[in-house]
Amino acid sequence: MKKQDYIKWDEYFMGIALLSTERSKDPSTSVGACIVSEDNKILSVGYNGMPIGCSDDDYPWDREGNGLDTKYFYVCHAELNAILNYTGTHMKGAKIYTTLFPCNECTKAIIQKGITEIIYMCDKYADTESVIAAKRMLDSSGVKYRQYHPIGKDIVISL
Ligand SMILES: O=c1[nH]c(=O)n([C@H]2C[C@H](O)[C@@H](COP(=O)(O)O)O2)cc1CO
Ligand SMILES: [Zn+2]
Repeated sequence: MKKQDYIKWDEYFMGIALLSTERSKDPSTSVGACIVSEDNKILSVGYNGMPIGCSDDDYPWDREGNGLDTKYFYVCHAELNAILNYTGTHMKGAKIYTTLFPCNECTKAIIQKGITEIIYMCDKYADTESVIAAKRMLDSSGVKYRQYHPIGKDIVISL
């Protein structure tokens, strides 16, 4: 008889998004994303980080202060990185697993690439205009979104 305690697709891909957060240098919010084709092949992954050439040590990670001294102008979001990291030709009908609900800017990119479903874990910025705008665009364009509900399984990876 086959092994019974295998993880389902949702756990597998959200698990990869969660592992990707471990690469983030953001001290307050680490985000990970994993893009998957219609037939469950991984197309790309990403996490929030500074653009190539912009040193993690030279750029700010602060949330507050003068705009130019905060991370917000510089950091590239996990979902956008996952889209930009993709080297293939198309991602129509793909799904994106993300640990945080996408902002309005990432949402535009998600829609324009033809991604048709977002599976997110946390929606802690649901009340912000960015996420309200994101959901408005997703509803208009018919992109589905649903929350991932953890199954309570712990997987320890010894590195
Ligand atoms: O969808 C997202 N994806 C994403 O990667 N981020 C990143 C940008 C920042 O590095 C961090 C948010 O930081 P903070 O929670 O401290 O405001 O998460 C933020 C959002 C906002 O929804
Ligand atoms: Zn974003």
